[in-house]
Parts: sequence; structure tokens; C-alpha cells
Amino acid sequence: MVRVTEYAAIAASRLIGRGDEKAADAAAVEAMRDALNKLPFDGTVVIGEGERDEAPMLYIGEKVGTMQGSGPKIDIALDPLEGTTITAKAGANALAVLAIAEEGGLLNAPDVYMDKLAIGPGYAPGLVSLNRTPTENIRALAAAKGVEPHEIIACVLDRPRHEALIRELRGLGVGIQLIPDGDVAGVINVTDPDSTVDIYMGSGGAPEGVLAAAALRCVGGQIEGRLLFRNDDERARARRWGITDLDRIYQLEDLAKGDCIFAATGVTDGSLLEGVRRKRGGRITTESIVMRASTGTVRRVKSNRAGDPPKAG
Ligand SMILES: O=P(O)(O)OC[C@H]1O[C@](O)(COP(=O)(O)O)[C@@H](O)[C@@H]1O
Ligand SMILES: [Mn+2]
Repeated sequence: MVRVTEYAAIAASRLIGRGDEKAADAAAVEAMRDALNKLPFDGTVVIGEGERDEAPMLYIGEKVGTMQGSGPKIDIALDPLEGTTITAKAGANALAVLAIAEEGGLLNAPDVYMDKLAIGPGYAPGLVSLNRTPTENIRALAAAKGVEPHEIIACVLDRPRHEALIRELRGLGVGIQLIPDGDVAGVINVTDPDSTVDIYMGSGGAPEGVLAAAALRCVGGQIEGRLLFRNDDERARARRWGITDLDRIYQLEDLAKGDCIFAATGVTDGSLLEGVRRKRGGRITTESIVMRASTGTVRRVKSNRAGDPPKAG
């Protein structure tokens, strides 16, 4: 799995700071697909680049792996380049991300927005909830931490749609880390005991919500998600994936269950991982993280290779 995210990250790294989101994404997608197709399993993409008619590669439902029909059936959620704009602008926290689970282990989330709420490990279950207001959640979290609400730090995507949320948090004196993109890293960051961020709030991509949940299954922490629909087309999309209760609040295990594995490689430097480095003499170094839900083992993997991975062919 680390080889898969490494391939994607290395391919995308050539496009860091080149101002071309599409090219960076395409490079990551192609490389990730090549690497997935070398693995001995019967894989199905359940969270991918989009629906079949809109994504030529790694679309939802695409079969990958060398053992179709005979090998272990694995469901895959992927985001070959999480942070396309970050990469184009050479910002922080772009990742190549992959999660796998046994068949049926990952929510088949449509590509719509998801309201997300996440906190780190060690708190009572249900301490915060999307059923409550941001103010109630901040107060509950502060009380559990034994601090005042103004000592809490929240991570929020910097978007106009979060104006009311940000105003409410500012009213409480909460410190807000506004991130330009990359809420997979944003959510994972709240679970890191070394990070100062206590809570993740606001909406981002639903696929990214499932990927972040897979990571939280491994490192602990709580997340809730609720799909947000902007129009009937998005609602129809969700129904096509078998989602009947459109207002449902998903808990961690609804998003990712069973023995899932999460892997990510840094594309650009970030809170979680160092980015791809191209050294003199053509060597390339990467840093990755791979973790497993059933054991809670977290591995960090540094690679140092002679050059770019071979292209498929
Ligand atoms: O940019 P929007 O529409 O607010 O969507 C937010 C989503 O986009 C991202 O910031 C980046 O996603 P990409 O993989 O498309 O670059 C995610 O981390 C986040 O969930
Ligand atoms: Mn993404």
C-alpha cells in the first residue's frame, strides 16, 4: 500500500508549484492506478475520482489488482492527490491517500459535501455531536479538557460557507486554524497528541470524510459526518449509492468498519508528513504513514530510491 501512495506522490511532485491542478491530479491518478494494478488482490474502487462517465481512471466501481475473481475481495477508497490546489501552489499538507477494507467496510459516499466534526482520542463517546450547536460542542470539549472555551483551538476550512461558524467560534474566543485545503490532514491532525488543535469543524468533501475516518479507526478519536446536498441531482446520486436516509449522522464505524488500513505519502511538507524530495544525483526520498485499525499499529516509512518509479507498460 505504501508503494501505491509513494508512486502517486512522486508523480505529483513533478507538478508542485507549477500552477496546474489538473496535470498534478492526472499524474497522481495514473501512477496510483499503475501501482494498484500490480497488487495481488481483487480490488474495487468504492471512493475514487468520480463516477464512470466523468472519470477516465479510478472511477467508482473500477476493478483493480491482478487477481480479479480469485483473490481477496478488497474495497478501496482513494484520493491520489488530496490537495490539488495546494500542490499547484506549493503549499503545505498535500497527500496521496489510500484506505482499504474488507468488502463493504467503507461507506460508498457520493461526491458531495459532508459536515464533519472530529476530536482526538480520550474523550467520552458522544461528547460532541452534529446534533448540537458549535457553541455547545466547544463548551463540552472545554469542560472535558478542564479549560475555558477561549483556550480551545479549532481547525476549519477557509471558505465563505463557514462564515457563520467562524463568527460563532470567534464569539467564544476560540482559536481558529484556517486551512486553505486538505481536510484529511486537518482531521488527522486533531488526533495527534503533539498538535495544539483540539477539534475539526465544518464541511468538506464526503470522500475525504471516509478517508479521514479510516485513519481515525487506526489512531483513535471521534468523527461524525452528515452528507450535505445542494440540489436534487446530488440527492439522486446518493440514492443511487443506496443511501435512503439523507439526513443521517454517520458515526466513525458507519464510515469505516472492520480491519481497515490507511496509507498516505506526503507530496508537499505538512503537519503529518514530509513531502517528496528530489535530491542531487536524481535520488528521491518520501515519507509515508501506514496504519491498521485492528491492531492500532502506526508505521512511518521513509524511502530513498534511485529515481522515478518505472512507468506501467
Ligand atoms: O474546496 P471545497 O469545494 O471547499 O472542498 C473541500 C475539499 O477539497 C479539499 O480541500 C481538496 O480536495 P482535492 O483533492 O480536490 O484537491 C479537501 O481536503 C476538502 O475536503
Ligand atoms: Mn481530495
